[in-house]
Amino acid sequence: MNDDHLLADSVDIGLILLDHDGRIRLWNRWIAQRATRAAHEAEGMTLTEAFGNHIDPRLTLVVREAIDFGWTARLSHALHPMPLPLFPPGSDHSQRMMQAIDVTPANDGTRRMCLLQVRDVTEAVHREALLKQQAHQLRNDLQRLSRAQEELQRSEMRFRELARQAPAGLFEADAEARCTFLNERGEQLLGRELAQVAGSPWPNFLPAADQERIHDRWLLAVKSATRFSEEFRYIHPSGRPLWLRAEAGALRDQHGQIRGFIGTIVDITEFHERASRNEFRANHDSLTGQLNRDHFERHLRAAISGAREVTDRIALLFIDLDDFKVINDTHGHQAGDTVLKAVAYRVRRVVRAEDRVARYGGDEFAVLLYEAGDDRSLAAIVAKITHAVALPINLGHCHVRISCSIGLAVYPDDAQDPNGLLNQADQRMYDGKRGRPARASLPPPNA
Ligand SMILES: Nc1nc2c(ncn2[C@@H]2O[C@H](COP(=O)(O)OP(=O)(O)OP(=O)(O)O)[C@@H](O)[C@H]2O)c(=O)[nH]1
Repeated sequence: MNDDHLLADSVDIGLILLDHDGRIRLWNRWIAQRATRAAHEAEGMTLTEAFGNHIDPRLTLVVREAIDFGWTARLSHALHPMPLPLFPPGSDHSQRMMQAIDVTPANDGTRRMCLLQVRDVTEAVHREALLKQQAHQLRNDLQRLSRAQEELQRSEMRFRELARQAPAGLFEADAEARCTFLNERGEQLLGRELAQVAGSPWPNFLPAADQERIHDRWLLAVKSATRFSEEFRYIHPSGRPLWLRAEAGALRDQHGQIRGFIGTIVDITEFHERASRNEFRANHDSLTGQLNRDHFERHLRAAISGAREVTDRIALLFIDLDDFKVINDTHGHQAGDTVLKAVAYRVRRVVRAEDRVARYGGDEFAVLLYEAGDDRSLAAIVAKITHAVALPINLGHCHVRISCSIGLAVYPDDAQDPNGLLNQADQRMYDGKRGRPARASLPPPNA
C-alpha cells in the first residue's frame, strides 16, 4: 500500500478516484466500510460495476463532465439525497445514508481524472430537520405569544376604559396600604390625584382620630387574608366632610402571597346623613327636637345602672304646663306648638349640655340631671326652670305667659329604679299642681 492509500484511509470522508476511463483507482477505507466492497475488489471497476445499477444517473453525468471538461459539481443532500448506495457501517442496509458528494477534476500528470469526496450528512440533515422543526415551533409560539399580548393589551384597554367610566372609585394598594392605582372617579372622590397619595399609606389622609383604626384594619386584612370593608370619615380638600366606604379583596402573586388589595370606594355621605336623620327622628320629638319618651327612658335606665357603680345622685324633673289647653283654645293649635317649642328651648338652656331634656307627652317635659348635687342646688335649678318658662312667649300677634308644675325625684334617695323614680316625680308634680293658686287669666289675643 502506497502513501496515497495510507493517507486516504486515515481521513473521515469517502474518497473515490476515477481515472480517465472512469475506472476506480482509489477506494478508501471509509467507502469500503459503507459500500461493503473491499478496495482490492473495487479498484479497476467502473462506478456502475462497483455499486451495481443503484447509482443516481446524475452522478455518472457530472463524473463524465469532470473528466471530459474539468468541471466541478456538488450533489447535495437537498437535491440528490442518496446518489450512491452507501449504508451506515454495521447497519442492515435498509436505509441509505444521506450524502453530499463533491466531484472535482484531478490530474495524474498526463490525463484528467476525477475525485469524488463523499460526506455522511445524515446527522447534519437530522439536525437541520430538528432545527427546522424547532424554528417552526418557535414561530408558532411567537405567533401565539403575540396573539396573547394583543389580547392582553385589548383586555387592559377594556379594563382602563371600564375603570375610567366606572361610577365608583376603584383603587389598588399594596400590602402596606400605599395606593398604586386610582381611577378618575376615585381621584374625584378624594379630591387628590394618584401621585399625591401614592407615597404613604392611604389611611394617613383620613382625620387623625380614624387613621390608626383604619390602618390596623388594613394590616389585619392583609395578615388574615380576609376582605377589607370599612366606613370612615374623610375631609375633602375643599373642606367638605364625607363618609366613604372602602371594600377590597386580596390580590395574590404567583406564589399565593398577598401583594395588595383591589377594590372600590363609594361616597356614602348621603346614606349616612339619612341614617342619622332617621335615627334622630326615631329618638327625638319632631316638634321640639328634644328626646322622645322612649329614648329618655333608655337614658334614665342607663344613668341609674351607671350611677349604682359610682354612687352618684341623679335627679329627675317632671314638668307639666299649667292650663296649656287654654292656649290652644284661645290662640289656636299652632300657637300651642309655638309655646311648646319655646318651653323646650328654655328648659334646654337652663340645664347643662350633658343633662337630658325630653318632651314626655303633650305638654309634659322631663329632665334628667346627672351629678345632681345637693338639695339646694336642685331647688335652684327648679326655680330657674320655673322662671324661664314663665317669661312671656311671643306668638307674633301677641305675647302669652304660662306657668308650669314641677315634680322632683332623686336617685337613690327617693327610688332606686327608673319606674319608681318616674312615679315619684309624677306624683310630686301632681301634688304641686293641685296645690297651686287659682289660674290667673291669660291676656286676650292681640294683647
Ligand atoms: N298645640 C298642641 N297641643 C297639644 C299637643 N299635644 C297635646 N296638646 C294639647 O295639650 C292639652 C293638654 O291638656 P291637659 O292635659 O288638660 O293639660 P292642661 O290644659 O295643661 O291642664 P293641667 O295639666 O291640668 O294644667 C290638650 O288640649 C292637648 O290637645 C301638641 O303637640 N300641640
